[in-house]
Amino acid sequence: MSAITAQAVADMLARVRQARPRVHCLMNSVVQKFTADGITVIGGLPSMTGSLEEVESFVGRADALTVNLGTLDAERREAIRLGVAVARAQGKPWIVDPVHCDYSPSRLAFARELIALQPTVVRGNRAEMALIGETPGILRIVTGPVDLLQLGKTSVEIGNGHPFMAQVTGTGCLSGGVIAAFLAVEPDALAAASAALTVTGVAAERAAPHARGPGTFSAAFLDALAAVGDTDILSLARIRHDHPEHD
Ligand SMILES: Nc1ncnc2c1ncn2[C@@H]1O[C@H](COP(=O)(O)OP(=O)(O)O)[C@@H](O)[C@H]1O
Ligand SMILES: Cc1ncsc1CCOP(=O)(O)O
Ligand SMILES: [Mg+2]
Repeated sequence: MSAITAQAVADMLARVRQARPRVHCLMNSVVQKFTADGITVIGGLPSMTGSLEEVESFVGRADALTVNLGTLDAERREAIRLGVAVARAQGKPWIVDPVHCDYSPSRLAFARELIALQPTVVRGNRAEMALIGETPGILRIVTGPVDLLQLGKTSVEIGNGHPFMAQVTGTGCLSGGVIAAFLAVEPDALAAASAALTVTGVAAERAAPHARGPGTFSAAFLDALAAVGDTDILSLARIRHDHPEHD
């Protein structure tokens, strides 16, 4: 990967807005609306069904798939297996968010079953990713105050974001949907995910001064994701490459 610059992030966002990628989300039941809104305002077209009769068709028509384990039951596991099989057969990018795998051994086992199928990306918070461990050949993302992205020996840190993000349920899940939208237009997964997290972090920084607390931040964040542009990205992006060959 060549260095991911602020200009490259802005250009990639423009490509997302122009291409309007379809992102199918096998999303938990808690943050379906917030995640769909996040994908929409960034320029993508979300779809959310988890119905066993429909998942194969929807993933077949999508440009990328996001798989989120936040609320799991037997039917949802089956829908995820079906959706992942289509994404793999058609070579579509897909991302796994192993939400709360640190709470439940059976969820952790399911996350590991999916990771063995080589998703493009695995993203979680620090507690979740500590249990997931290394993911050889798969882009590994640990979000938090600073987001760490690792693929092989290459790593990138994104310093953008705002503490309000940790006070709104679903910002991590939404970031998975936005990453999927960027994966749909950019085959370099590390560049795509770095750009997606820079855009969400910059939007959060633009939103925070307009918020009175987490509730108004949530709305201001969606407004800012819709409005974020080149000037914001070029002035606020904080992207660090940890390997000299990528500086
Ligand atoms: N203290 C913080 N400061 C800035 N950004 C944060 C902070 N905490 C979380 N974020 C951002 O919020 C989003 C969700 O991250 P995180 O809270 O780690 O995931 P999850 O919601 O899955 O627990 C990421 O985009 C991350 O960069
Ligand atoms: C609270 C909760 N419970 C099941 S899914 C979910 C949402 C998790 O969202 P995020 O990890 O993005 O904050
Ligand atoms: Mg999460």
